[in-house]
Amino acid sequence: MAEPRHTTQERITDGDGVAVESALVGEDLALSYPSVDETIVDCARLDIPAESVTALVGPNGSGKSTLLKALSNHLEPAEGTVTIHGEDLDSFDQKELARELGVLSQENDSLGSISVENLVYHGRYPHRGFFEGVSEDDHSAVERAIELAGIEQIRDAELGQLSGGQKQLAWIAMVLAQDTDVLLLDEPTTFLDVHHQFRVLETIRQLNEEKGVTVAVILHDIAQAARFADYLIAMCDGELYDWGPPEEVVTEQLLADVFGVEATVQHEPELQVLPRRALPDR
Ligand SMILES: Nc1ncnc2c1ncn2[C@@H]1O[C@H](COP(=O)(O)OP(=O)(O)OP(=O)(O)O)[C@@H](O)[C@H]1O
Repeated sequence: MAEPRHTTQERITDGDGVAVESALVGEDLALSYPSVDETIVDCARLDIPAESVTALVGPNGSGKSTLLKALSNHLEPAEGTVTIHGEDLDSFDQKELARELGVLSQENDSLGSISVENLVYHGRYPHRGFFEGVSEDDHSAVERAIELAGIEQIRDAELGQLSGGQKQLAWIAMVLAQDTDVLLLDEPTTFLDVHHQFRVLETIRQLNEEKGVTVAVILHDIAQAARFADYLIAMCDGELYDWGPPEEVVTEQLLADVFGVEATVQHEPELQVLPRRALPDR
């Protein structure tokens, strides 16, 4: 891997070089899976800036999903800690954490035959007591989530009978109904046509601007991520290669070193990445 721009302990700073407040912090993380002997992600310090949209980018297999799983407590770090608003993730029970963190993973649990509307209601479980029925708050959160995801027309459909993109929108609506201050989204635009990609990204931006929701989102399209996010974290070979505002992170060198493409980066009138060709494999 080429030389990163930062030392491993350096914080994310805004365009003026001021360290930003973090909603989630990972420290001294070593991440792996039970079936694997080696460390898959090695990270001395990771910051997800509060009330901002941060995109995790990097090539296939670079460790983005693994990192997101550790941030959402779906993967216990072999070493290190993750805190949310200063509190260790381990200090929350599952329901408490689900009131703080909404997670869209790539491995959505199969819930058998369930209607889209019922799936979205499922997102409300952290807000309900054991014997409580559906409240007015649950009802309005579900209606708003269905509207934001634009899935009114398929709300009565069975999840198993939907296309990949329709299913993705249903899962997104479920996470939105959870109504959390932090969202961790693993490739929310996968399977979506360009209209729905924009719609999902615009919804994320709207939640951030109107309600101050913190978002960490894995996006594959670096050009889209550069235009959309407030901050980028670029991963390569299980390590953080660079982090900061897109104007600082997205360089022709990053595109060559991390993504293996020759590209032009334009800064005026807005940040644009124009990939030209794949470079030979390293
Ligand atoms: N459940 C698992 N068990 C063992 N190894 C895994 C598991 N999940 C991922 N890995 C390995 O961890 C490494 C990082 O995978 P990860 O899914 O985090 O990458 P990624 O950057 O999200 O990739 P992509 O962009 O292709 O989704 C890969 O080498 C992968 O094979």
